[in-house]
Amino acid sequence: MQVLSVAVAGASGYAGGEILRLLIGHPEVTIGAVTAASSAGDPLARHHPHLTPLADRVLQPTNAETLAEHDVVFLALPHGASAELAAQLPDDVTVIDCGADFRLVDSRAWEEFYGSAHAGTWAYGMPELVVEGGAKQRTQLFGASHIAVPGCYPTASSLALAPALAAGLATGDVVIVAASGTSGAGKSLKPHLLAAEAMGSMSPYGVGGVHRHTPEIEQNLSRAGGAPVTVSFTPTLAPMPRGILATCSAKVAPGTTTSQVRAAYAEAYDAEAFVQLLPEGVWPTTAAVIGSNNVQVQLAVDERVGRVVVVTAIDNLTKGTGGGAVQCLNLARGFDEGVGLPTTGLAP
Ligand SMILES: NC(=O)C1=CN([C@@H]2O[C@H](COP(=O)(O)OP(=O)(O)OC[C@H]3O[C@@H](n4cnc5c(N)ncnc54)[C@H](OP(=O)(O)O)[C@@H]3O)[C@@H](O)[C@H]2O)C=CC1
Ligand SMILES: CC(=O)N[C@@H](CCC(=O)OP(=O)(O)O)C(=O)O
Repeated sequence: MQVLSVAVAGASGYAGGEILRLLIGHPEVTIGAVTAASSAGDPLARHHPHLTPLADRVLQPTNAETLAEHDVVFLALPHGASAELAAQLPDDVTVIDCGADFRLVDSRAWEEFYGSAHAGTWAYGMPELVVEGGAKQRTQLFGASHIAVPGCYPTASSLALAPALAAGLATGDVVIVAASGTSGAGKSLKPHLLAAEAMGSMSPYGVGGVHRHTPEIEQNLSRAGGAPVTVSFTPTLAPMPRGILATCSAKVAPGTTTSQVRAAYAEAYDAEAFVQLLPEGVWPTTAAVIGSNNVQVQLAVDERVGRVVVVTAIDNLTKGTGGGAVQCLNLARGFDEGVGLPTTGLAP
């Protein structure tokens, strides 16, 4: 098969750096342009000293002309920057966007949570998502030319609850509290990310249903269950560089047992390379997934209150962005889905 030429826009950022880390080990691609905005002209090594094989690369300015000569372009840019750039790329370029611009179907939800005009909707890049009828979202990604990579919290949260909703075991009343490492917020300077603020402390943010990932999670869970689902979502910031631990719960019908729910998850995920339903009694940890494209899952029914509690762990930069993006590339361009994607973490 022909080796593809791939460009990464936003290569000085965390998501761009993670895509490059994975592409270095991908046998089907060569890495072409690596571009940035204010950092254009810098050596890539100044931003990503860990990417040794690319140490001699220099960041180019981000523009359509530079990107257009590639087979595949990854966009790892702030929200709102993707649409204009993508519109200038030739139709035969596969575009994989890590930003939110093209994830939502509902324009009103976009306008409410992002406060700008909606750019449109692309194929949604969460292959393992169970959708109504038991099919997987993967089928929409084979040969797709434009893909919207999910947000990191929606990946951890949607894969946590979709099988229970799709199987009719969870009946709604969804509550999600998720902790993220600070790299989830990107590289740009923000006061709450100063070491003195973030180290040694956990803090909530986006409380009260205002976080912009809420409609994305609702979109996914509504598709899984085949009926509208509303979600109470609260993110928290944890003093670690990478990782998300999502604790997700929903009401279940009286009499529902843990083993019934486990059976539905085994059916949904046993054949998935990157989603692991852990052995009973073993709970996900962020340490165990760091650097891997894995989603660890464990669950229990709290029979006293009639709720199923599902906990997932991901690396926000791998499965939550860069790994998810490379998995989408593999599906879109006909490679084995797992090429270039690690399935072992780095713990301890
Ligand atoms: N971090 C994460 O865990 C996740 C991130 N994402 C998404 O991925 C995208 C990138 O995030 P992340 O890497 O964390 O962010 P960073 O802030 O770390 O990086 C942003 C990148 O975009 C470049 N950039 C900034 N402004 C512009 C602009 N106006 N036009 C073109 N390029 C620009 C920056 O270049 P320069 O350095 O030169 O300014 C940098 O390369 C975002 O949409 C984010 O929401 C999605 C899921 C998880
Ligand atoms: C810790 C932290 O700040 N996380 C980010 C989520 C980043 C993400 O998933 O990306 P998108 O912005 O592409 O949706 C946040 O809550 O805004």
